Amino acid sequence: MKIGFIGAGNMAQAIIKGMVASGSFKASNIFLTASTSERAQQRAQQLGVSASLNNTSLVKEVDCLILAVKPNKFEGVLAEIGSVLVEKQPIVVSIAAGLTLDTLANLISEHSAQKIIRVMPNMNVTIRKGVSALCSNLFVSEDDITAVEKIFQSVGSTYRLEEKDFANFTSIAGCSPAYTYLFIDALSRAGVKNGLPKDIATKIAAETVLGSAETLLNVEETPWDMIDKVCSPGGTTVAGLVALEDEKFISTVIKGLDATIKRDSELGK
Ligand SMILES: NC(=O)C1=CN([C@@H]2O[C@H](COP(=O)(O)OP(=O)(O)OC[C@H]3O[C@@H](n4cnc5c(N)ncnc54)[C@H](OP(=O)(O)O)[C@@H]3O)[C@@H](O)[C@H]2O)C=CC1
Ligand SMILES: O=C(O)[C@@H]1CCC=N1
Repeated sequence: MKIGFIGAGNMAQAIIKGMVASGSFKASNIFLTASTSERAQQRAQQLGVSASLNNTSLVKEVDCLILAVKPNKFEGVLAEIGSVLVEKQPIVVSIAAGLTLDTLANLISEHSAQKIIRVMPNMNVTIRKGVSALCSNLFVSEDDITAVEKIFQSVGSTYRLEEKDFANFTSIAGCSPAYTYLFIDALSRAGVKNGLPKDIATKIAAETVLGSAETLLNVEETPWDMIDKVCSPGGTTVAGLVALEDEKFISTVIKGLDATIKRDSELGK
């Protein structure tokens, strides 16, 4: 299967690197474009794949088209390639936040039976530890979605979800690497406040977050069970936990994620 990426930024580059590194996809079957043909050539050369002349010729070349531009570029790009898409009928995959299957179909053509799959990956595809969700419209067959699932399984784990759950998934998987970095940075700053150099404090914090997540995935217990295991009676951890909850740590995090869900629905309008 020939796979094309419109957009060669952070996400497309991470996915392409992971696909090639997995050994399941040939670089010679991967094509891309960017905002200019010079940029596309440069990115393609770095990744060892091919640059197409422009978006229209890329669509003509591929069986699966991955739209990896920012959500505000979709209208322009789909207007540009709409008629070629209707003619060629590749599987169209969008990784944009917010844009629904119906919105995407309408941007392509009012009356097309275009196969469209929405995927929400996260930045951890860079190290092939991404978590991606997929949903599709009624024109997509089981073989089509399995083929696209393979792409994202080459860069991490995948979940098939109903579209109604996509904004929720986007908040806890698509966006949360940023919130996790914020938490790591906060731990590290506390370390600096109390006397450690920043680079060492950041490494200690990141290794601890990684190990805590790996531990949780390897036990039957819930996060709360694990919290109780770290809190010695009358000890240091429970003192910190109570102070964090005094500042409403849990509801603050939930408010942050609710804001992403609200923004997701605004992007879809
Ligand atoms: N970043 C993240 O963590 C995640 C992002 N997403 C989604 O992925 C999508 C891409 O995000 P991200 O990779 O971060 O964005 P980037 O800004 O890094 O990349 C966007 C790419 O689109 C290219 N581009 C812009 N206009 C055109 C055009 N008309 N034709 C072809 N290419 C064009 C840009 O070209 P140039 O390089 O020349 O500027 C760039 O390569 C977004 O829709 C976002 O919602 C989903 C999950 C996670
Ligand atoms: O900020 C965004 O809109 C994208 C979607 C998920 C992560 N980044």
